[in-house]
Amino acid sequence: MEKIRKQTEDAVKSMDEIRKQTENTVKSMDIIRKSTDDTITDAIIEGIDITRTFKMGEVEVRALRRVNVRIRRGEFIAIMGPSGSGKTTLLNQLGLLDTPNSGKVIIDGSDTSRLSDSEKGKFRLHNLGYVFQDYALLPELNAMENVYISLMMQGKSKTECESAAAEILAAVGLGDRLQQLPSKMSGGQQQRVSIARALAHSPEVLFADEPCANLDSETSKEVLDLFGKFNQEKGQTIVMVTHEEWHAEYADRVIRLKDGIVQE
Ligand SMILES: Nc1ncnc2c1ncn2[C@@H]1O[C@H](COP(=O)(O)OP(=O)(O)OP(=O)(O)O)[C@@H](O)[C@H]1O
Repeated sequence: MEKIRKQTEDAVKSMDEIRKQTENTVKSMDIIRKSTDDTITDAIIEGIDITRTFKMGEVEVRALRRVNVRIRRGEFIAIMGPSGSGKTTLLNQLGLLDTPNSGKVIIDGSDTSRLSDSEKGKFRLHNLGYVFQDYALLPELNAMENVYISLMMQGKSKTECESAAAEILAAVGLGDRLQQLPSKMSGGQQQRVSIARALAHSPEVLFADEPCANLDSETSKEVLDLFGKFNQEKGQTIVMVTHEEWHAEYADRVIRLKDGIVQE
């Protein structure tokens, strides 16, 4: 009888042990699942093994060499590096303005390498925004019309275009300059119109290639303050190429390139 009681006690102990181990395994699996969920939902852009080579006659320029980058939703990223290191080439791949020789770009879970050229065009129009160093405004259109026209191309109604354009121009501090032509504006004001145009449709990601290259440091600060405001207040994801170290202070993280390879 005593022996049976002991065996039963041992069996219960082993079952307790098994139950404990099972609980621990379930906990570990929960942790793994959670971190997998985080990595999947967190990344807005992933560049996987991106290689971009340009041919100049007989010469091959390897602008990007198997670059891997991952940008989280709401991050403000600065892409930095010496001249010719591949900054613009990387921005153009991530922003779907160019196609890599190999590798792919995933945006918000969509593998963009599967899109046709026209699908890519639509994706850019609806989901992405761009700011360039030369502003790229239409000179014959005023501030309001420059923003309005890009919203119109997205198929929005006249009323929607008008109210969204006025609202975003006010948000960049140009509410009193809606009718002004680019030629009558300072460089900083023109760049603010181009930022308004890029952000009017609330893009998933704003790409900016040397947005302050033609601006003095005070005006550059105003433009960067604006980026900081949209990033912090609206959670706008921003990917910006710059060669100025002080610009990178606005960013959460720097992707540093050298000879087409990510350094850090
Ligand atoms: N369309 C092109 N045709 C040929 N070569 C190109 C082309 N675009 C870029 N390259 C070359 O690829 C390399 C990377 O260029 P990229 O413009 O990306 O560098 P960057 O870091 O942005 O330079 P910078 O700071 O001077 O603007 C350079 O050697 C450049 O000459």
